[in-house]
Amino acid sequence: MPVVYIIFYSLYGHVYTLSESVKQGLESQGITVKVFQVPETLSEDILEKMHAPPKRDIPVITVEELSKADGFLFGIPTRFGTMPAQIKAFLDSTGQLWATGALAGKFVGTFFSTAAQSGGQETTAFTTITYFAHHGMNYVPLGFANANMFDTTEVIGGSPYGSGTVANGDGSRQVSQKEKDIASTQGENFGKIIQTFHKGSKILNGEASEPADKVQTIATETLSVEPPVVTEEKPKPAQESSRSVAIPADSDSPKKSSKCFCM
Ligand SMILES: Cc1cc2nc3c(=O)[nH]c(=O)nc-3n(C[C@H](O)[C@H](O)[C@H](O)COP(=O)(O)O)c2cc1C
Repeated sequence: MPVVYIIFYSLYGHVYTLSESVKQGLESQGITVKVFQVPETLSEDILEKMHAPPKRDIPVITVEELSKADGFLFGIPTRFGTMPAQIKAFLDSTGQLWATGALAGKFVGTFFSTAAQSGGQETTAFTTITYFAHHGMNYVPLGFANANMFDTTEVIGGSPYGSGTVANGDGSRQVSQKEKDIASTQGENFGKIIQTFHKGSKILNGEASEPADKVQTIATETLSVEPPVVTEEKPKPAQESSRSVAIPADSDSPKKSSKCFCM
């Protein structure tokens, strides 16, 4: 069974709640999931001043543990648009693994929590990607794999870099069902990729005989991707502009059925 570690930091519990949905998605694909928190770097004094509740009874990750997993999903609460010092300190301690290439080729993804909708979930992702690139890991983005990501009727965390929640400045907002669904899709898709790689490796190593074309089908055809729901509208007449391009309504272009600006 492939093994994925969920590794998180969560001072007030939002990232932890999201991790449960990520875990559910992974397990739906037959992945063995182990959940860890990163070591705390703040003193008890400071934690008290921040009104932090007691830590959950979840094992603390060690660097040595990392080489045993097939993939990792990091749960990250944003600090000033970047990852918090606790996650950074842990990643900084992986130098020995980098030197030996121990994490090269492993899969990794990220999910987030911010206080505000525009609080920096995407910039936080960028602060982690350099670590993963230096280790030679395969960063797996979420993309727009869940239709809730196109819903603008309510606050919904997450981005193509990973699922997310919006906690509010006072932490009062809880993870919504739509955010949980997105997180579960992220776990599911990550699990499918890990399973495909795992099965493919076994075939290449002569440990399994499943036909390669079946493995490829799992990779290319079964990822959950829910396109946005778009209504059929008559195209507005093109404005007179040197930059506008009129696309005939009966064009054979494969894009003609989509009214989404991004498709
Ligand atoms: C020092 C500090 C910096 C923060 N910086 C940001 C920020 O840049 N953007 C934002 O939206 N929220 C920011 N927050 C809010 C946290 O992201 C929020 O408390 C966290 O996502 C809640 O997740 P948790 O319940 O898992 O701890 C900050 C919080 C602290 C304590």
